[in-house]
Amino acid sequence: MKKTAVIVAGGAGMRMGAELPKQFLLLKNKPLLYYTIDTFLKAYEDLDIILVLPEAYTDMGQEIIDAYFDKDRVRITIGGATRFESVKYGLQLVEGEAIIFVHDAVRCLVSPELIRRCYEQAVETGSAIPVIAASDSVRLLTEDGSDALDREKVMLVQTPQVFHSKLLIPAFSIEQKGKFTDEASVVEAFGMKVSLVEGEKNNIKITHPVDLMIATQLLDPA
Ligand SMILES: Nc1ccn([C@@H]2O[C@H](COP(=O)(O)OP(=O)(O)OP(=O)(O)O)[C@@H](O)[C@H]2O)c(=O)n1
Ligand SMILES: C[C@](O)(CO)[C@H](O)COP(=O)(O)O
Repeated sequence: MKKTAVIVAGGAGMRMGAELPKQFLLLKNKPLLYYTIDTFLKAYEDLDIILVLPEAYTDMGQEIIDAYFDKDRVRITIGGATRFESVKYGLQLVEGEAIIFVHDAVRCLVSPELIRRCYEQAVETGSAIPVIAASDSVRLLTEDGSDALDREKVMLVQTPQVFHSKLLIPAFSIEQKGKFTDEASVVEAFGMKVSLVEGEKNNIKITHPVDLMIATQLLDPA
């Protein structure tokens, strides 16, 4: 089955508080985005990438592609004001039937094993959403305080979120109500079920400055 990864790198990185959007920050002398693209291209030789970038940073993105990758395998498009819009614009470039991986550019430690595990399950069931168990206790905020939740019943959600195009493309015709924080919730709001797959603890999302320090260590523990 054709494989297309929509790698969303259209955000501003406000929580990181750096001058550049965090996807362009350096990790071991290479932009964070480099690692994400490299892992996807190596996971499958027949996979192509749609890279979604902020309008002001398409040249910077193109320079990374030109410097490191086969430019025939990576197409660039411009993102929107929200992650949902950025994914939607990326999906507009998907051609024909495919298994589509939607991945946060800033989860740059994703492994080829996770990409392949998600692909295999999506071929079988139509979708694959990687999740990991919570290791902290979890509470739900209520009007008058908070309630403890059974953490065995809570999972933390990662990307790549992987779907058959027949499921994902129609789901993204839905009107954005409130905030969709991931693709699984868009597909569910459209009335479809999703299936979960084991994620990876190292597949962290670089969100705050401390995450960059953790990623540096994980990349090269020496
Ligand atoms: N309008 C947006 C917002 C986010 N993203 C992407 O979605 C991923 C996860 O989002 P997040 O970590 O929230 O990134 P930012 O929106 O950049 O960060 P912040 O919320 O701190 O501004 C990132 O790869 C980000 O570039 C995107 O493509 N388009
Ligand atoms: C898609 C995601 O990474 C799953 O955990 C997450 O929801 C993205 O959230 P963000 O607020 O856009 O960082």
